[in-house]
Amino acid sequence: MQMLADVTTPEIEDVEAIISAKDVSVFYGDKQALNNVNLDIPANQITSLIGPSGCGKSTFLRCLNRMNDTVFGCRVEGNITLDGQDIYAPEVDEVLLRARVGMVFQKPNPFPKSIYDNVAYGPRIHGLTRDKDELDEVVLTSLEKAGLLKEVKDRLNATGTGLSGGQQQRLCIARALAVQPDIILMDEPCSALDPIATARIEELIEELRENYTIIIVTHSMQQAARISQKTAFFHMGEIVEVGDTEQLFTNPRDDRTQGYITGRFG
Ligand SMILES: Nc1ncnc2c1ncn2[C@@H]1O[C@H](COP(=O)(O)OP(=O)(O)OP(=O)(O)O)[C@@H](O)[C@H]1O
Repeated sequence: MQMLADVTTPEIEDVEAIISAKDVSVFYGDKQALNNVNLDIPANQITSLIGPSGCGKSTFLRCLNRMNDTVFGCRVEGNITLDGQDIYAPEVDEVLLRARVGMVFQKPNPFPKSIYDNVAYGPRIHGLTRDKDELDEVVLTSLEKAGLLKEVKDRLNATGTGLSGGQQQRLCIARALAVQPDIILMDEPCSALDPIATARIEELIEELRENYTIIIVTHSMQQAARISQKTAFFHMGEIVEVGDTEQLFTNPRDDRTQGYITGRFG
């Protein structure tokens, strides 16, 4: 009977996992940052990763597109599959993996190039388009999907770094979308934005859910509660509790989750 108490809600169970992490441990040199983390990421849902500073949320996120490979001294153990394929298998091309599993960072980081070139960058290096017309189409469609086209269509040659913070973040989302990802990882994408820009990004994330799987690290419990269907609570390198977002926030099973969401620590 104990096992029945631990199963996730039907809404989540019904959805197929696009990413599955099993017994993932991560070390920075001698220091262990994650300890045997298990998590299934449902397709076309928004999954939030929450928890106190330093608990390993970003470390886990970076495992999902092998960004930790670029961190000196970082070692990842365990197994992570994307559509059943081991993403750490030797034959996997990390550049292609990172196109399929795109990433948006805390601080908007457009290239010091034009708005057009920022979005065209990925399709160009991956050779995704045959000619200028096709590239134009991808750039415009990506800007549209990122909710930015209306604001920038008359100044595509202006520099991306000249946009407001919220617009820059939407430009970074357009840049990720341009290489046709299935999954978008977002590491505190609103933490550098004001409340209005934050609300626009949240709306956008909810719209994107229709076509993409989104995993978001956030310090804002309100944000996790507003936009995500599934939430995982990390604490000291482990997942303490994971489940349906509403259940986790209204009726957490673990005292540590309760303590965190009621502001007793963190
Ligand atoms: N490049 C690194 N080298 C060494 N230790 C690191 C590195 N990156 C992270 N760590 C350590 O790993 C642990 C987990 O860090 P991580 O950034 O994943 O946590 P987090 O939950 O995302 O924190 P925050 O919410 O503050 O961003 C922390 O103790 C951190 O100091």
